[in-house]
Amino acid sequence: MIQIENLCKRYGKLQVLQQVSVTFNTGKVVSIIGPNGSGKTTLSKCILGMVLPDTGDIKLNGQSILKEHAYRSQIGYMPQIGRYPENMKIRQVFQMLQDMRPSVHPLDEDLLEQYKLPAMYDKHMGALSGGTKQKVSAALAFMFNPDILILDEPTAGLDPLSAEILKRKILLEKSKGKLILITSHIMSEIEEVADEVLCLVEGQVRFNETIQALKAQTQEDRLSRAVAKAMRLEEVL
Ligand SMILES: Nc1ncnc2c1ncn2[C@@H]1O[C@H](COP(=O)(O)OP(=O)(O)OP(=O)(O)O)[C@@H](O)[C@H]1O
Repeated sequence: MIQIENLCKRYGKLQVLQQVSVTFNTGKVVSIIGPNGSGKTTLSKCILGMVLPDTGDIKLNGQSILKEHAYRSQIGYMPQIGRYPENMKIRQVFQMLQDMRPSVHPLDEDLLEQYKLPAMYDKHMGALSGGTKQKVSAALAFMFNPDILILDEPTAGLDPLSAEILKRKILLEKSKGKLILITSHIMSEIEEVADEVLCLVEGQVRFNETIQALKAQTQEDRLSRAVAKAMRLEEVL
């Protein structure tokens, strides 16, 4: 379980997160949505310890993670754009990360195999297409069997079959009791995999609901319309 309490972050004059308080429970897929620049990635990076909040707290299973490092091994992260040393081969990237985490056995090589990455092991990262780089990022995020996954626009750039493989993997890991946070703009995809939607607007929580509750409250069957209504945009539809 992750508890976020009154989280605030500013970059210069820009208040990116404002008093964000939210709880994420295990065994759930939560989609973090909101307009571009609303603070979704910043919130994810605060949980990952990549960005230090100005005030507020983040607790993982009751323990504050601020100024902690060890907890990071419990989180798998798939960034929006994976950056890897261009001259390293796929094989070397996987080997390097496995060498850094020798205690994890067995490794989860499910996505590695489904994406047929071993057949491309000798390709250099700098020579990969955007989608193949995404597959490497996805395989790495799940590989060390983390309890929590943070996936930033995970299917952007993936072909439909590869996106389907990833969605099935997300649901499989959820069924094992993992907590999965997904940043996405694709409502149909969110509807397929998520249980709950957290909506940020200008760094503040606009709503945080189960998909079912959101649809019931807005009296809309489609998530895209329910979200638009909940964001008070229904007049422009
Ligand atoms: N390191 C940084 N320094 C200065 N400003 C930053 C930094 N990182 C993010 N920002 C700003 O903070 C705001 C929120 O950015 P963030 O990446 O969290 O948004 P987002 O909701 O993930 O957006 P998107 O949907 O476009 O991915 C943006 O205005 C962005 O320009």
